[in-house]
Amino acid sequence: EVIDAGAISRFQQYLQINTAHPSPDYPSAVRFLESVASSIAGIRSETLEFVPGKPLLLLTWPGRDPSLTAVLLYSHTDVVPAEPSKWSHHPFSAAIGADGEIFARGSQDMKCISMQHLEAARRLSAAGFTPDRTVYFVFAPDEEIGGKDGAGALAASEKFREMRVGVVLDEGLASPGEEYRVFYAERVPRWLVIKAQGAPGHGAKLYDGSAMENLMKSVETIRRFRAAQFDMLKSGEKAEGEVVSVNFAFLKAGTPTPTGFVMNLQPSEAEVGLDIRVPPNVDIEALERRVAEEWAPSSRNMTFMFKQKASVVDKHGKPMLTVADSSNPWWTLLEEAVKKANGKLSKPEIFPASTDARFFRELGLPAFGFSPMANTPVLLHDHNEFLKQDEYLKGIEVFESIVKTFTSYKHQHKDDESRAEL
Ligand code: MET
Ligand SMILES: [Zn+2]
Ligand SMILES: [Zn+2]
Repeated sequence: EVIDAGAISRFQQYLQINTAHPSPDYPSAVRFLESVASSIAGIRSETLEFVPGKPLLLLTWPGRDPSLTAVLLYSHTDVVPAEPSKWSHHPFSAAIGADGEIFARGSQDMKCISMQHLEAARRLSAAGFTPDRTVYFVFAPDEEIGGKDGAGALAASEKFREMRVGVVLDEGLASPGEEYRVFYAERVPRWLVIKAQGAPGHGAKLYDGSAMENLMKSVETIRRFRAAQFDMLKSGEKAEGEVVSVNFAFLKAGTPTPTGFVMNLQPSEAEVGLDIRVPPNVDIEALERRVAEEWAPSSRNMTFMFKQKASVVDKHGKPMLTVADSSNPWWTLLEEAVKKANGKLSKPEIFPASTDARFFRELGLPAFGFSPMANTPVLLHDHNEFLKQDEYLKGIEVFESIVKTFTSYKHQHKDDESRAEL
């Protein structure tokens, strides 16, 4: 089998750019992607900076028929931090392992997709292909810290309205099996900080109403809720995207000293941070009432604040679900394109975490989460994140097929009409 060494090496180069939070090297990432794009005939490039220091690269591959809506191939450029000492290879080395694994932070989430988009365009363009529909490639910052300054700003812009996007492809997840996973919706993120206050006191004294005691009561209640949700997942009754996940992100309390904490003083304040993800069909207002009444009751001297509170419904007030059956032509086209590339899609799912696709679904646009990584363990945000070379290369072929199939679709349909009046 002939390996496209150029494609592998470009992927490695991109992975070697450290775009991890809290200080992602966006300038280098954009410069690199731009230079790759500049070698692809027919593609125009521009950098948009909705927020200073957070550049978004927009590539345009103009279609023959400007009356047709455009296809948006979307990816984010930032990655989550990694702890080098806990990796077998340095997370920004993109070292190749014995079985052809490319080890790097971002190899699955989601620098692979960014480069596969570009490589697919490179191959199609070199073969003389010109799309009928315009194809946009967006490489956006900020996804891992909320997306407001990246996809959020783009989706809210006049520029985006002018782009007349008709369908969006964003990230999915790796799949350990043969079939590619695909996502038509996602859980809504609710990041919650609960704060307890209480009387301070001597560490030897037993009394009611300390901040710690108030907080730990909540922690117990939250843990019971978490366990009940987790049980439905463990029993197989529900899928990961169908239960509410609640995880403890941090606990903060105590009176610090240079060597640790004061041990014989009960603190007057204590906090817990929670990462909560809510399926689109769950009554989120009921959950918010539960927070106010049971998890952070003011009667127990507690307050709470949502640090991330994404929208639950789209601009028409409808739940943010993209139709994933034959009534949505984009779904049919996606199935067809993947099949043509000798791949198979598994049953469409609700994405268990969150992606920037929500900013586009919020506008009422159809958006699918799809990362062509079969036979691959799910390692996003984990140690030793990797993608094998052959899976990466197969993914390029899948995107070639998608670009051809999507852009050759000539009909305007309901989505396009509703898009036009935005
Ligand atoms: N993609 C990241 C996550 O799902 C950040 C989303 S912003 C709520 O955790
Ligand atoms: Zn991602
Ligand atoms: Zn991520």
